[in-house]
Amino acid sequence: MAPQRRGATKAPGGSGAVERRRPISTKKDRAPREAQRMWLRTAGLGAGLAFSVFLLWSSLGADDGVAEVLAHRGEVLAGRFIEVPCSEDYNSHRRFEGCTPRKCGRGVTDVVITRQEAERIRSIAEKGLSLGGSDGGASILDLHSGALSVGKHFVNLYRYFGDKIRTIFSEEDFRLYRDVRQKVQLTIAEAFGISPSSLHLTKPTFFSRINSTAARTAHDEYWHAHVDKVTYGSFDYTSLLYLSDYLEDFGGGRFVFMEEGANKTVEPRAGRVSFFTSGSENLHRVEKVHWGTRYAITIAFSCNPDHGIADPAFP
Ligand SMILES: O=C(O)CCC(=O)C(=O)O
Ligand SMILES: [Fe+2]
Repeated sequence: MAPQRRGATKAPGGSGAVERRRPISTKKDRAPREAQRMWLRTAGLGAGLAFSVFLLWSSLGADDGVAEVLAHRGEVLAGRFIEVPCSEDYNSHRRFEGCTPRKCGRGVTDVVITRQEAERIRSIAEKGLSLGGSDGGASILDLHSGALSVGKHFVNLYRYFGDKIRTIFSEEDFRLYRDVRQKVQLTIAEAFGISPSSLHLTKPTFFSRINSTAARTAHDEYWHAHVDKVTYGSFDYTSLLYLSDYLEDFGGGRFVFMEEGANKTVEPRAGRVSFFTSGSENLHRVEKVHWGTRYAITIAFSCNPDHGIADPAFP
């Protein structure tokens, strides 16, 4: 089509064929061709726009390989539990009958911790993390050990501030942590049919604050797929309490259970508790945060009393 058009317009006058073609370019008959060109231009623009929107969408919220949402940010779940077959990871550790997972799975609940409690616990994270913060996008505050991200390193908050730490945190803050930990412990025990007293809070237990600043050290690279039992050793049951809302406070940052062909996401929501057995049956990752700030707290339990720690407290 294009060569023909070129031939018709470039051909000099003289031959009958050309003479006969010439009138095709008259004003009257040019109209449909103009319309066609306009249509093509519009379609091209439309396609370009759609592609740009797709690029923006994929950079702001979506991620690769996500198939199903286990918990939407907007829903209030009274409790959703999905059982998955246990991996063999637990066999290479000492077993504690009545606690070491025989039933594995993952659950989400929005009714164990209120949004008001989440707000109060988030303010503990905010004041603690305001004293430091990583140069990269991911900062942690561990109230048990006192570890706080500062620049490219960690400092011990309790050693650094000494007695002044009492002007930063209050007894009430630690009481709140303990209440939340207790409620989460009961929830996990009930979901997996084990005694709450067989579970021992284990380390690390930490607040995380994630934003879209580029990573500066390996500690900032929170988005890698991992197995908590491998990463943290002592974990048998992991829980995450979310302290901010997906798509309101931040974009990206969804939690993803990785499964062949059908990843499952948990969209963070303030007060939402997500919990799961810590073995490779629950391989997971966190999507990169693209905007805003995401707060969460990791609270995990071990079946091994030797790995148990006391609730965080003033030193
Ligand atoms: O913050 C999250 O959603 C998950 C964090 C996590 O995977 C971890 O602390 O091991
Ligand atoms: Fe994890």
